[in-house]
Amino acid sequence: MNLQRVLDSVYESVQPLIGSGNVAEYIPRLAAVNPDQFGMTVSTVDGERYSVGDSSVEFSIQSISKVFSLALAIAGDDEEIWARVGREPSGAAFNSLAQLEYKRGIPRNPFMNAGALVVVDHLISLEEQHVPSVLDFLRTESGNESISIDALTAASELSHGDRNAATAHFLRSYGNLRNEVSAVLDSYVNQCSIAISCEDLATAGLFLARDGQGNHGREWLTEAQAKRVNAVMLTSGFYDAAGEFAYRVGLPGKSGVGGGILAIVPDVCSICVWGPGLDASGNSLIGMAALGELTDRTGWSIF
Ligand SMILES: NC(=O)CC[C@H](N)C(=O)O
Repeated sequence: MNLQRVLDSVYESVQPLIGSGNVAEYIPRLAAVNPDQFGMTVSTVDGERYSVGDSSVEFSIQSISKVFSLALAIAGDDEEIWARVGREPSGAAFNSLAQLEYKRGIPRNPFMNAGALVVVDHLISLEEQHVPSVLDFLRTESGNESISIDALTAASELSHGDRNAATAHFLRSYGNLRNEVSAVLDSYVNQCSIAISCEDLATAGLFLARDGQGNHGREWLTEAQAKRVNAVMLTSGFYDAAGEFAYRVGLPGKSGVGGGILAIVPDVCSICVWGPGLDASGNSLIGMAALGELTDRTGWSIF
């Protein structure tokens, strides 16, 4: 299979969708991103890399960062985090608070904002500052030492962060947040504000296609742990559109409101696609379409 040719044809077929959807408006800095961009990279477990479009342009990682923080939490201790966060799909929006009350402060999964805040709280209890560990993970695996936080995005989200602040206070009222709300929010928002390209993110995600093994031999996760992170991505990586993503793409994946999606083909490759326009569930509209086309053409699916 000539992967470059496949990517070129996927690019051609999604061209009409470039610019479709709505950029995330609740974070003003993201609302200012030019919507007419699209990039895609496939990084294979053998070290090959294929790209199309704006694959070297940096975008805001947003919720895709939750995959890396979950991996760090699980690597430290498999069980501890699961006493505080569920691993069931939510069927609800990423920032929903509805289930948190009747679940008595236990978020449904680590990828909705409530769950991700608990993961961040867990990590900062372990090492005070967890964002440097997430950055180190991304830099080591992508080989790009210059990956960093976009301070303007972080400030923009922090000053419009009432929903996440409410979520954090609610969690704390149930005793499921151990650190100060402001410290957790600050860390969470900085983690979400990392700027990264499709090329670097696809390459950094390869550890999940390689049973937890990084690109330079480091074992970030055991095989069993990597299987579990992939499982949670499959069931909960797209909020109330997890079923839609499984139906159209058939892979573990994680989206972010910056318009990126990371998808994993176990033992084969890691894929990153980016287009800033979002659908009603907050997932990249063109990204979903491109991944659907790609997996149809390659037969890549876990099903
Ligand atoms: N789905 C997302 O990417 C949401 C992340 C964003 N930082 C938020 O908390 O709202």
